[in-house]
Amino acid sequence: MLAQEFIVSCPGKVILHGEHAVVHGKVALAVSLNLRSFLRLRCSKHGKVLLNLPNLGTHLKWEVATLQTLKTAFPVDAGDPKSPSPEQIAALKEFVGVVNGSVDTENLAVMAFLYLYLSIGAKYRVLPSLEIVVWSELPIGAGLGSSAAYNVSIVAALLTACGAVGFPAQADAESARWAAEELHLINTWAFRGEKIIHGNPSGVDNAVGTWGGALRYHAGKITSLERVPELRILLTNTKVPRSTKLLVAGVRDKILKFPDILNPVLTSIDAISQECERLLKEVNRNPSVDCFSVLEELFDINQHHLNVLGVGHPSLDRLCQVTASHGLHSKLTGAGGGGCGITLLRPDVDPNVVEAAKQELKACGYECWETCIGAPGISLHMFSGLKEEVQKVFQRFEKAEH
Ligand SMILES: Nc1ncnc2c1ncn2[C@@H]1O[C@H](COP(=O)(O)OP(=O)(O)O)[C@@H](O)[C@H]1O
Ligand SMILES: C[C@@](O)(CCOP(=O)(O)O)CC(=O)O
Ligand SMILES: [Mg+2]
Repeated sequence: MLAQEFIVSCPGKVILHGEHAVVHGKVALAVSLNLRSFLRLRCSKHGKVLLNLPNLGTHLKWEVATLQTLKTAFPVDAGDPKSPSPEQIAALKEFVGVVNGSVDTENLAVMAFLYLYLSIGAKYRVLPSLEIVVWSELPIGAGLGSSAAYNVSIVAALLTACGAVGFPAQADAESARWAAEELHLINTWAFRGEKIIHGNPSGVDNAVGTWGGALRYHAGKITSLERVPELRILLTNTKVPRSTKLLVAGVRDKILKFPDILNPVLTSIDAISQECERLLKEVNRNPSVDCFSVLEELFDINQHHLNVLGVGHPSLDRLCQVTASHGLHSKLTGAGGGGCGITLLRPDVDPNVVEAAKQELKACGYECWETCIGAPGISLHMFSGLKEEVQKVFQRFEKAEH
């Protein structure tokens, strides 16, 4: 055990183009958000594991010895499994009390945590006694990659606690990042955690959470996009709940049912991502190029494609109609089925237009905010470097059991 107490944070993400198609090997373009998940880890000597998830109102405690009863599913000599095995998932479901049917929000989060704690523990031969609090500014289950931010944070914290990655030297007083090969290890484990929550993730969300910035993701290959030019985005949360796992499974079923109809749609989404990437590069080279009309058209076309894939929702149709009535163009982001949409804002857009659109969206019961994109990926923080709101969340857990 190296560090005794530390805080990590991980950004959420917005997918500009390529959600769902990326699960089927197509290109996605994604950027990190200025909304983050925060995790505090404290090592202790009380022989227990405490997991506090204030966003869900979940507060759990296990004896390490009780968790060790799962060791048949998580043997220490298992090597480096690439995926949670069916036996591990069955053991975790039984442990958290899922009998049949789908796993709810809380159990998914608990199973992902236990999977990572036990697998990393088996690999590095240590099951530490610790207290973990994870709190997020991101809406949970709304398409902004909260599951990836959760998994990346847990992995970075556990790998640091057991010494598998170093304690990053403080680049400045407030935050620090791990070395590239350590980030690679964090991303690899986080992808496995995403498999518990998403079923069949592409890996784009955990890649953005790990590295931050703007990324092109294609079949596991991650390329950093050059600085994304002047891209202003309005984010709108319809607040309609949905599950990424079910939506991803629904798209897979549809593709299997109508391969000749849906595969061309995936190919077209791929072409949209590539055209968008080309335009962004062009604007980077020559900022006077006006690419916004085409970017807007690409949003419209992709939104139609996502409806064809079956991941639209009346709330998202409404969002698109409202913004279109103000001359703005939107699409869903993430898994769809509700959750969030993004609206492209031209650099020269009239602020009154944006304000009017926001008011009308709010009148629909939606929440919206303008975002900054390209935030740093997983980072380590000093408590004093955190903003007050986040400090307060952690202070609520000061008197946790010892
Ligand atoms: N801060 C958090 N606390 C607890 N669970 C979380 C947190 N963030 C994400 N999760 C888990 O991630 C799931 C949501 O993931 P998902 O359906 O992929 O949506 P998204 O990633 O778009 O938010 C939740 O059901 C929960 O299990
Ligand atoms: C639909 C998908 O492309 C993105 C899902 O993002 P989110 O969980 O809805 O934030 C799935 C994936 O890439 O794993
Ligand atoms: Mg997710």
